[in-house]
Amino acid sequence: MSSEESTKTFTREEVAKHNNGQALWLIIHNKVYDVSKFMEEHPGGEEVLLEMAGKEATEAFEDVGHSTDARSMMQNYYIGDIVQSEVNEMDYKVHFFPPNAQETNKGGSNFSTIVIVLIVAVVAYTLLSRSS
Ligand code: HEM
Repeated sequence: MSSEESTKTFTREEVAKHNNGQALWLIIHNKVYDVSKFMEEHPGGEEVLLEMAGKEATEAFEDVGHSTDARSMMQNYYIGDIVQSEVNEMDYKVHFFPPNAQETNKGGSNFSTIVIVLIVAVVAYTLLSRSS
């Protein structure tokens, strides 16, 4: 029943076998897309897809700055995920780290605010105690 159970997984080697005009698979963000039927309709042309056929195409895909339309279109060609042991962790970090980074940053700026307030308090105290 759950979507996780029905999600297929592929090794990078399996994906690599689909690297031609008949069967063209791509790996984008650790997900596998079968664009065999989409190739001819691709606004960017079939050559660029053929170049990345059977391979990791995340960088090439992101470099183009595909629209949100293109991103929702991708879902029609999604056939499964890369097996957990071959997931590109860097990719995961690039896309999931920023929210955490923001939180850390927030914490960081709170901390520096406290430090600044403490320094000002110490300076003020020193000045006040000298003048009396
Ligand atoms: C399932 C995968 C893909 C889908 C659904 C897709 C879809 C699209 C769409 C809808 C456009 C029109 C512009 C836009 O809406 O952003 C486009 C343009 C383009 N795509 Fe893709 N694309 C895919 C994969 C790729 C990959 C892997 C590459 C690179 C190897 C690529 C290279 C390009 C290029 C060069 C353009 C032309 C950009 C321009 O003329 O400004 N695409 N793609």
